[in-house]
This record gives sequence, structure tokens and C-alpha cells, in this order.
Amino acid sequence: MHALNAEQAGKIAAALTYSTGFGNEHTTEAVPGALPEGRNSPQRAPLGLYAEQLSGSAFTEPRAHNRRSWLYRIRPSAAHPPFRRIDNGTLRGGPFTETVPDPNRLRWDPLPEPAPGTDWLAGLWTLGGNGDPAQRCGMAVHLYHANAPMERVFSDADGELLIVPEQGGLLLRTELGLLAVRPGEIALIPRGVRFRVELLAATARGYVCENHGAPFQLPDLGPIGANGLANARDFRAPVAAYEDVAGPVEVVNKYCGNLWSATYGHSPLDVVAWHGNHTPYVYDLHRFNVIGTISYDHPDPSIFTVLTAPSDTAGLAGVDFVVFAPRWLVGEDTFRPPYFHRNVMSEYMGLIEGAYDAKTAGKGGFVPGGGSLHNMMSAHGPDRETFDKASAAELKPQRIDDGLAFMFETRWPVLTTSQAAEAEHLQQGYDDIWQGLERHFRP
Ligand SMILES: O=C(O)Cc1cc(O)ccc1O
Ligand SMILES: [Fe+2]
Repeated sequence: MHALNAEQAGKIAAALTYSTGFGNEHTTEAVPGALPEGRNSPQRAPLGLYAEQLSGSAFTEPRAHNRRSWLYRIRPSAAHPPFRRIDNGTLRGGPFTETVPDPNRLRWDPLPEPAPGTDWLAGLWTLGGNGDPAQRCGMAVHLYHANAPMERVFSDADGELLIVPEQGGLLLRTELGLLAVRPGEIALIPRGVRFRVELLAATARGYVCENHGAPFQLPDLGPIGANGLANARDFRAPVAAYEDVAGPVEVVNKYCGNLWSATYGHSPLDVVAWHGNHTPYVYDLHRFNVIGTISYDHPDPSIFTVLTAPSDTAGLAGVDFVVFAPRWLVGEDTFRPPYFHRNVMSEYMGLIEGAYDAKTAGKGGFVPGGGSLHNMMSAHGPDRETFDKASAAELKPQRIDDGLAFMFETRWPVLTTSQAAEAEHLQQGYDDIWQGLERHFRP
């Protein structure tokens, strides 16, 4: 297996085609006639392929939540040698017990430069998380910084991976086909789907939300109506593309928090045709239909939810993915930036580009590639500079278009790993941004 360099990967990425629609029943074949007609598992699948079902939900889950795809492949996935444990590197899995839960507000600078030859998998660095992959509950926050294409193939039995690039695009070669994802877009790899990451630039940096619970879905729109927020038609799934090559190919599997590896005699990215709704996808965050107030007050950021992964309590997400996209602010007699608050939910925020309207930009601040963690009930909100400016600002219509920030918001506290709690790039003195908010009370 020879992974491509950035220029070669870029050419492939530029020519990709997709099948559109969130949760659709896609059908696709890389070779005409590879997809059986009218049944999933004929006595002999077409073209000598093996039929295989990949389930992302229990067989018996309600139809609206049922996820599965049928894959028609050169060899069945079952034909593989034993997996053996390998070192986890800087990847960690729940339950997160390395540190004592910390009520403090935390903020990190971007990850340091990786050593030469760091592929996307080796570049993953776990900040923290909650729940337990063995209970299929909770989530983990990872960051990555990579400078080499993957030669190996990876799959995550522990959950789906929501990838948020911040620097450098990625070419994702998955079992179901190829996807390109660039900063400003997101990609999702479903639980268990095998994939390889090649880089569209010399280095790649970004964030990953690993969701152990029920898969991300589009949020209900309620009174918003039939359209808005992230529109289903803007999600793109791959079309079938396969590798018919002999091994050895290393396949790494994340299983209940640990990495396991097996060397296959062939590429497992050998699916010639597939149909179903358990698919990877990409979405361009610039397509997000931002809704906000046209009268007064600052709406809660749930209005910016792109995807939500429900837990077993209605309205209480295992994790929400929320984006702060370019928009107009027109609220009258309104403190327009995010308000001061304490939230029962836990908020990890990252910045894809530019600045965020509640925080001062620049070195030592909230910067692209960095991140902040405001855990359950921790008091936070605008820093002093933002508060002073916004309290005095003339309230004419204002366009916010100098940044793209996001939040992974989860119902459970995010417990940090030791490497995150002790990192050199953990900012010291973060609390100081709220110093100097003086008493203005005039009884
Ligand atoms: O803390 C943050 O910056 C995220 C956030 C944004 C907002 O507009 C309202 C509440 C909130 O938690
Ligand atoms: Fe917040």
C-alpha cells in the first residue's frame, strides 16, 4: 500500500463526486452490475463479490433511528488474522479516571508540532471525555496534528468520529468511498467503518469528537419549520470506490479504549458497491442556515446546533455539535455577545479560523487550533475586554464574519487526561481574563 503525497491526494480530492442527503438510502456501484437488484443477499452476489451487512444500530431499533449498510466486497471482513494490542500513543479512551474532576475553566494553545512521519492516527491526542465506550455512552475530545499520510487503515469500534479540520485538508479513503474534507467543513466516519487518511497539505491539524452513544442526527426544527439550520440535502456521502491490492496492510482497530493491530493480506477498502444509510459524510459549515434574534436578547446557542447525538433522556444530548458561523447581529437594547452563564452541560470549544465574539483574539487568547473547556456549572462568558466593548457599543446592525468557532456540548463533565492537565500548551492564568470586571452597582 502506497499512500499518496499531498499533491497527488489533492488531484484525487478535486475530482470527487458525491451522493447527497443526510440519512438517505444511498445506492452506488463502482462497477456496473455489482449491486444486487431487489434483494440484499442473493445466493451468489454479483461479480463474485461477498455480501456483508454493517450495522450501526440494533436490528430492532425504530425505523427512524435504524442505520445499516449492505456492502459488496472482494473479500469478507471476517477473513482476517488475530488483532494484537499495540501502544495507544497519545490516544486515550474512557472511562476517564486519570485525573480528579476539575471545576476550573481551562484553555489550551494549539498542539505542538508533531515529530516527522506522524500520520493522522499517531497524531491523535486525547484531551478528555466522559462515559465509557464499553457502555456505548459518552464522548471523547481529541485533537490531531499530523504531517504524513497514513499507510495503515483505521477503524473505531468505540463510536463515530466527527472530524473538524482546522489546518490542512484530509482525503478520507473509507470502505464506502472517498471524501475530501477541508477547514470549514466537517466529516463523519461512522462506528466501525475502516478508513485511511491522506493529507491535502504538508501538515494537518484539527479536532475530533468521538461519540460513543447514539449517532449524530439532525436536530428537530420545532417552530422553525421544515427548513433551516443544517439542511439535509447539503450532506454528502461518498460513492463506491475500491482497492483491489494485495497486502501486507496494517489494520488498526480502536476497541474499548485501546488500539489493536492486525496485518491483512489485502486492503479492507475493497467494497465495490453498497447501499444503505450507515455512511460517512461531509458537510460544509458555510452552508449552515444561521437563525438568530431579529428583536432582542441573545438566543441560547442551541439555535446553532448542526448535529445532535441524543442520550436516553429527551432534550439532553450525549453531545451536540454547535457552530458559530458568520451572521448578522441586530438585537436592540441587547448585550450581543454570549452572556455570562453557568451551564449544567459541559462545553468544549474550538476555533477553526479567525476570532470568537466572546473572547479576545491573539496570542495567549482563544486562538485557532486551541480550545477551551468550561465544564458543568463553571462560570464563564465574555472576557473583560469583550464585556466593556459590547456594553458601550452602538447597536447598529453588525456582521460577525471574522471567525468560525464550534462547541462540543455534552451532558456529562469532560474529564481531562493527564497529558491535557499537565500539557505545556495548557494556558496558565486563564482565570485572569475575567479579572477587572469591576463593581458598577449604583443603588
Ligand atoms: O460559552 C460560550 O461561549 C458558548 C456559548 C455561546 C452563547 O452564545 C451562549 C451560551 C454559550 O455557552
Ligand atoms: Fe458557555
